[in-house]
Amino acid sequence: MVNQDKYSNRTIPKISLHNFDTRIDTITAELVAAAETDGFFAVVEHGISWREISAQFRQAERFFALPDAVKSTVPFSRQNTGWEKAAQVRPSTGQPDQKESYQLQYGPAMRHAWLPEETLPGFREASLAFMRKAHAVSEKLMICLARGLGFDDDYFVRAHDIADPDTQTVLRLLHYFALDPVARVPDTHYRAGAHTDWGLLTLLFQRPGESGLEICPGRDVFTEFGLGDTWTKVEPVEGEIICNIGDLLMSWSDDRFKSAFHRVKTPRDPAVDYFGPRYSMAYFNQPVKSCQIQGPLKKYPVVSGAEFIHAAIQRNYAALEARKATNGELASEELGLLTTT
Ligand SMILES: O=C(O)CCC(=O)C(=O)O
Ligand SMILES: [Fe+2]
Repeated sequence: MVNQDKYSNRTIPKISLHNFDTRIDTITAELVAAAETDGFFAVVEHGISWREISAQFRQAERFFALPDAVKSTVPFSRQNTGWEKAAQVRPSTGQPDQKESYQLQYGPAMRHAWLPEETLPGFREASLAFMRKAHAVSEKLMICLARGLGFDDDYFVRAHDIADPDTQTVLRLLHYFALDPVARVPDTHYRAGAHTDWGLLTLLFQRPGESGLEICPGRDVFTEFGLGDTWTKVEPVEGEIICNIGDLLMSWSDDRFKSAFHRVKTPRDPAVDYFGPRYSMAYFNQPVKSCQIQGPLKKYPVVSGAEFIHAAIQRNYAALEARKATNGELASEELGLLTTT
């Protein structure tokens, strides 16, 4: 399976948010076209400077450089916040991703998930400020996506209100461990196995050179988890935000906008792959628990934000249970591990 991947050089649409108010119709048309086809696009001239993005990457590095004993005081929880290490089993691989991640939210879900200020001075304030900047970009995209579907401009913005105490939106800091280019990497090693995201829209921040992200757009996917299909490498470019449609927007648009499979490939070929540590940051726009979700054509029954996220968790657990039943490889404790975004 590992060495049978097919590749194609698909071009990722690049959308500028420059002069947003005057160019909103053009931007909407570009976004809708990208959402209806690949479900992936790059956003440029979005208003967050490279300096600001780099500064938040440095905050992530500060956090991950702490001893595990300190990070484990803010463990991942069912609030979808906190730190995990090599603990997220993807249904597509049945293996834990070889990474660590720390999930941050705005509201009460973070009650036990922030480290004390003295442990990491300035981290909380800087991270929240960065999250608000990512949210401002998200809101512009949400206005266009709502327009494209014939909803009121503020329809998705209201459903993703970060001032609501029941906000579920997440900034996930990620760190994939460096690998030795000389040693053989086991076939069971995955940086991030193929998956789609659950939420409305994900904004992904990457650093140039730290490659590995690959996409497999939904309309090309014929197998359940995108395995064996055609992948496209997404090379990180300074300042570009890579956005992908999540499952929530796919159902909320009656399947018009496509949620795309993606993964972070494990480096295997020293001639072309990047074996160093990879840091990335994913901003997952998730609905407030109380909002009501249904597309304009009412293809699917109404569900609340809370029900939607709960169902997504259950689906992943069911896939893991099925894998365990067929090959018996997963220890029962693993089923209690993460099946997050
Ligand atoms: O690290 C990346 O580039 C991708 C992360 C991702 O897809 C996820 O955490 O959902
Ligand atoms: Fe993802």
